[in-house]
Amino acid sequence: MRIGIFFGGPSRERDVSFAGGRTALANLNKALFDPVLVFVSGWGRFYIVEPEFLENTSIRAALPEQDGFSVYDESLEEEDVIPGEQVEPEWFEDYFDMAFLAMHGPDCEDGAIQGLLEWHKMPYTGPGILGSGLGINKILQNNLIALVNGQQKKTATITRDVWNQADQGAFFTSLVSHLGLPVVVKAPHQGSSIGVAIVRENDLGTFQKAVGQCFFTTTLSLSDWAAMDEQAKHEYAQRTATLSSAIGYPLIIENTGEYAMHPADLIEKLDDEADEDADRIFTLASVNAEDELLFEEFISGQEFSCGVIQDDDGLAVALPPTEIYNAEAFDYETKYLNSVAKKRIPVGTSLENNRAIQVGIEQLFTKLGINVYSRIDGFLTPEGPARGDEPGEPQRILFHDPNTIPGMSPTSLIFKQMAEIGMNLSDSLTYLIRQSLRERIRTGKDTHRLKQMLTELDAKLATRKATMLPEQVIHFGPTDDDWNRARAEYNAAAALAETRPQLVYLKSKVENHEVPVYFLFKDTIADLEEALASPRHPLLIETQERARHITERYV
Ligand SMILES: Nc1ncnc2c1ncn2[C@@H]1O[C@H](COP(=O)(O)OP(=O)(O)OP(=O)(O)O)[C@@H](O)[C@H]1O
Ligand SMILES: C[C@@H](N)C(=O)O
Repeated sequence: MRIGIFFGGPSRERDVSFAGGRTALANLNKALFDPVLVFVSGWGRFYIVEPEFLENTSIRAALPEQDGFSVYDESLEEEDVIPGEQVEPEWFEDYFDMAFLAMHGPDCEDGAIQGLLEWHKMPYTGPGILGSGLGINKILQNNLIALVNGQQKKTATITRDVWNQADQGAFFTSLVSHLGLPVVVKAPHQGSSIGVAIVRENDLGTFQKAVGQCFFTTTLSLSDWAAMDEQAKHEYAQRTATLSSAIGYPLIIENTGEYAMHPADLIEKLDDEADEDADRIFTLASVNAEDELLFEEFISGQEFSCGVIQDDDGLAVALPPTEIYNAEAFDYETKYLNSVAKKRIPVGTSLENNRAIQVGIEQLFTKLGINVYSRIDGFLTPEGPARGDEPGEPQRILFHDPNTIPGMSPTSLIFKQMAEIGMNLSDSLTYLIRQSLRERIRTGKDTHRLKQMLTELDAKLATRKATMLPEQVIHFGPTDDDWNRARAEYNAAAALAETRPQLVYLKSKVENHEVPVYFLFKDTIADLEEALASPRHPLLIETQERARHITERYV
């Protein structure tokens, strides 16, 4: 089956998606699937590109500069800047049989691309239109989660027009009295912590800045601008291009209604305006500025993230939840650019609490109409202190934010959790493709053809399972480098699907251990050794058992 791997896209999370494209390309089972790379540009155009394109460190690195600025394609004359063949959606079927969506955020994870693909009768991976539409909207999610499980979380919203006309000090005061401090400010349609700000102090200026940032607007005094030297202007205009932390281009200079398409354009326009009258404050806004913000009470507790998959009957099975700890804020930097945050599977709490998290996740996944897979995050609050003879406040599990296309770097939480039920990266991707076909059949569109595709894939999977491939033993010694090399070799062999790779840890001349799939994601040799020497957590054993009827098709 030819699989079009869609990566990039118009959203602010497009660089995260670039990593997902690499994962899919490297790890798709080559005995079952022929990958075709489809880069989706910022304008939403589709290009068939060669694997070399993914060797660039980022999307901007793959594109030419504009007047010495590093920019995305929206800032360039698009013709010929992307090294690939542009294709129209009606031609997709000439290039691939199914779309593997490794894109995140608005347009990519909200039902838009899903709808486009359904219109063109192209099956795709991940949840369908309904679940995607819900998964992108944090305001709606909060309301629907409360309807499903009765969870109580204090929230508020405000539109940009109301904010602009409001007495902002009075609004902040009433918000703090309703939600307490810190206040969590959220752009409702983003992911990867983009457009999330935590206001910890009772300080209006900090709050206003956070609100502006989450609407994807920024203000600039033209006299400050005029006082900058060339280098400072260059840095400002360049910084503005970073989609994960700034508003990006094209942007609107709201005072004049003009667009600035790229950094040099912004500098020129601001210079002209400052020359005319430097005594003005300008507001710059993203062309995709949020129109409404969400405010939430700050939840203190253990943060967790839990994947969920499903079987052929649509029954949800939650994977073992991961706890994220040691991070003051789980922001974009902490998610992708540093390794401050630590993770443990399962959550460092009782077996009962871990099970309750899983039950809650399965309930939400099912009742919210999500399908195929998802990752839902949340918090486990601590027990309150006892007051005299009265017991303290009981622990609460609060869910938020179903992610319908979870991050897909090779070390993403979803793949670690899939490994815990015995599926390596390659098997996990096969699950995703197969289960997506199963779910697309349920839309009642193009049913006969989709069923044929599923039958053919199932036959290949069955043949593969019945064929004993030669074992490929991959040895490694007690260093982190060796462990990483061996894992890369394992993943490559699993994707090639010509052998059955098996990792063997040579701890010493007299001691060696076969490494099961569920230890594949141990970060270091020390972590691996600890895992090998400890009994497996009962939650992991029981989850693996509960998922066996799903995994046995692949493993
Ligand atoms: N109500 C809250 N109380 C405390 N912290 C919060 C709250 N909401 C979000 N956070 C923190 O902010 C982070 C980002 O929030 P959120 O999960 O809503 O963002 P996201 O952009 O949807 O992330 P992703 O797409 O990566 O899942 C969370 O991981 C958590 O650490
Ligand atoms: C990619 C990011 N939105 C995630 O949820 O993992």
